[in-house]
Amino acid sequence: MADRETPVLELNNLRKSFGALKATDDVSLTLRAGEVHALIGPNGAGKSTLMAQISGRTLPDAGRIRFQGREITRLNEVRRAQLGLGRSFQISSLIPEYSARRNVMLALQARQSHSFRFFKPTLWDRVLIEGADDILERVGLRGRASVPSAELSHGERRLLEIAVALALEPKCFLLDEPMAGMGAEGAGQLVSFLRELKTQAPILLVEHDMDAVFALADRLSVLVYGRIIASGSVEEIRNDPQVREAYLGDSA
Ligand SMILES: Nc1ncnc2c1ncn2[C@@H]1O[C@H](COP(=O)(O)OP(=O)(O)OP(=O)(O)O)[C@@H](O)[C@H]1O
Repeated sequence: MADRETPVLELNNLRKSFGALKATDDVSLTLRAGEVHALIGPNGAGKSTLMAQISGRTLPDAGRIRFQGREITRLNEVRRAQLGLGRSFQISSLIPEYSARRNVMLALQARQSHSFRFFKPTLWDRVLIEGADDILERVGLRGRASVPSAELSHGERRLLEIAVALALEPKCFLLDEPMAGMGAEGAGQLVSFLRELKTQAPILLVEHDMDAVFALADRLSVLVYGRIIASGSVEEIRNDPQVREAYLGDSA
């Protein structure tokens, strides 16, 4: 079992090629309790491929992944999710015709069905409804609980995806571009929310919105052509000449 010193997530020398293309080239990084570790880099740098290897959607060619001190390199995606590895938000898991509340209830049910199987169905429903509404309240969607997810705005759907992830109580969140399409106000709210969320479980964040990254990240790793060219604090990364040249340019 992991203690405070053990990284929640640890990648060692991961490699993944597509033909001659090295999409992940000897990548090592850690995610520690309480932090947001942002992964940034230009289009095609290999960020999604790396996230896919962590979630279990893709298997690496070489290297090792440990989660809470346990080797998970060859486990499938479902098994990793059961261990508490939060899924990526780019794959939408929402059921469009179901209300926001029902989508969260499904996730709660998936997690709790074992412990609550002796409950009467009516009581079981109440537990699920109250649990779902509490989570919707946390993400600011309580007032939209009865709206089918297909009728929510884009920003609201992203928040609902986070609510679904929260319901699964992961031990670590893998967030793939959560700010995409959010608009300035929505992005600001999401930044505040993620700041609170990281105290519940650390976040590995792939994000192109540099304002959000600089506001949130405790550490950053910069990926270019499948390799990590720099890792460090926001300050260190912003001042790194190699990073400025390869990626940040004027936005630093
Ligand atoms: N299944 C695949 N087969 C072949 N090549 C792939 C496959 N998946 C990704 N690639 C290639 O691997 C490289 C890394 O892609 P990836 O999508 O991981 O980058 P990214 O950093 O996530 O990009 P973006 O910021 O645009 O999402 C790219 O050159 C891409 O074309």
